[in-house]
Order: sequence, then structure tokens, then C-alpha cells
Amino acid sequence: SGLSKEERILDWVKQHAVVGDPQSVLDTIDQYCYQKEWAMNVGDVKGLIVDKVIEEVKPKILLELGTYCGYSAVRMARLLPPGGHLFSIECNESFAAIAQQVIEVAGLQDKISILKGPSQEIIPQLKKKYEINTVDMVFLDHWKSCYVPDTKLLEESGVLRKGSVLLADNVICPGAPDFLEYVRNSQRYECTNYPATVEYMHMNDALEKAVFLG
Ligand SMILES: Oc1cc(-c2ccc(F)cc2)cc2nccnc12
Ligand SMILES: [Mg+2]
Repeated sequence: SGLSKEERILDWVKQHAVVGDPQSVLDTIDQYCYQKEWAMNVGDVKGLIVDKVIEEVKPKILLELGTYCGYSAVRMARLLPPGGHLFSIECNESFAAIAQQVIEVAGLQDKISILKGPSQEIIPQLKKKYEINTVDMVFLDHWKSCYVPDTKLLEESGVLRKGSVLLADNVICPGAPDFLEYVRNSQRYECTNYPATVEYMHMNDALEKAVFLG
């Protein structure tokens, strides 16, 4: 009964963010999650690392696995060049509905498409149904057990090109040891680790960047 945590976050954004101002949406969610309730947004600390990778890679076509409330979608899409687009896959219907509204408050609805469904089903459809040729960058931030199967699926479906960048959240906490082993031991990836902390907490975490070599 009552509102979900994600609905409470959306209400806070509607009451406190400046419409059309992505940074104010990010700051408002971070403020809520520091002061009121923890939530699994990538957050401000790891978010700065995501910002740096985006500014380095300058992706035109971005794929995100795990939309949640749309925080990282807003974070990344606010830095896209004109004509750039973010496709974000979310299997939880209520999260997708919240995220769509958060994205609209930020004014980024023209730059972001939320694809509702399991990533294992959506990824094979990216080329034909969503007319995607290859993606420049993928942000992995969904269930940690899906990182490896989805990476393999991205390879097999021809969605990655030489230089496509995978950026994975939570490789330390909750942890994705099989993903680290997969990309670090593969000749097909060039990996970089970015130590950080879990959003809104003092626990250790890290992002892993894995550049596909083709
Ligand atoms: O960024 C994250 C953090 C956590 C998480 C949960 C509980 C803890 F204690 C610590 C960290 C879970 C996540 N699930 C999916 C996508 N991202 C996540
Ligand atoms: Mg995460």
C-alpha cells in the first residue's frame, strides 16, 4: 500500500527539480538519496567518472542496460552531442514508467528511448526493430548475473564495433567477478578499472571500462 520508494523519488523530483534542467534533476535525486532514502542510482561520485568517460568517448549511439529511475540516462544524455541518442533497456514496468517521467522533467525525452523488456530479448532486436547499426558505448547497470550473457549477446548480435566501449557499474559491490574475469582474460577487450564508492555510501565499489577490439 502507499507509494513505492521510486514513486517517492519521482514526487520529490517533480516538487524540487527545475523543469528542463538535467543537472537540477540529478542534484535533486542525489539530495533525496543522501538525506531521505538510499536508492541504486549510479550517484554523484561514480557519476563524475561516467561523465569523464562520456566526454572522452563522445558516443552518438549509447545503450544502457538497467534504466531504474532514469538517473544515469539523464546523466549520460545531458552530455550527448546533437543527434546523439540513448536507448535504455528496462524490464521492470513500474521503474520504466517512473524513469520516463524523470526524463521528461529533465527535458531529455527526445534524446532517450526506454525499451521495455528483458535485455536478453531486446538486444537481438536492436538492429532490425530499433534500426541500430552499432553502438558507440554501453553502460551496464542491471542485474550483475546478466553482465556476461548480455556482453556475449552484444558481440554475437553484431552490435559492437572496433572501439565500442563497455562501462560496467558495481564490479566490486554488489560485484560482477565473472564479468571482470571475462573481459580481462579476453584478447578482445582492453580494460581499465576506476575505483570508487557505492552510491551515497562509504563502501568500496568500482566501474570497469572494457573497449571492444573487434
Ligand atoms: O549500483 C547498484 C548498487 C547496488 C547495491 C545494493 C545493495 C548494497 F548494499 C550495495 C549496492 C545494487 C544494484 N543493482 C543493480 C544496479 N545497480 C546497483
Ligand atoms: Mg549500479
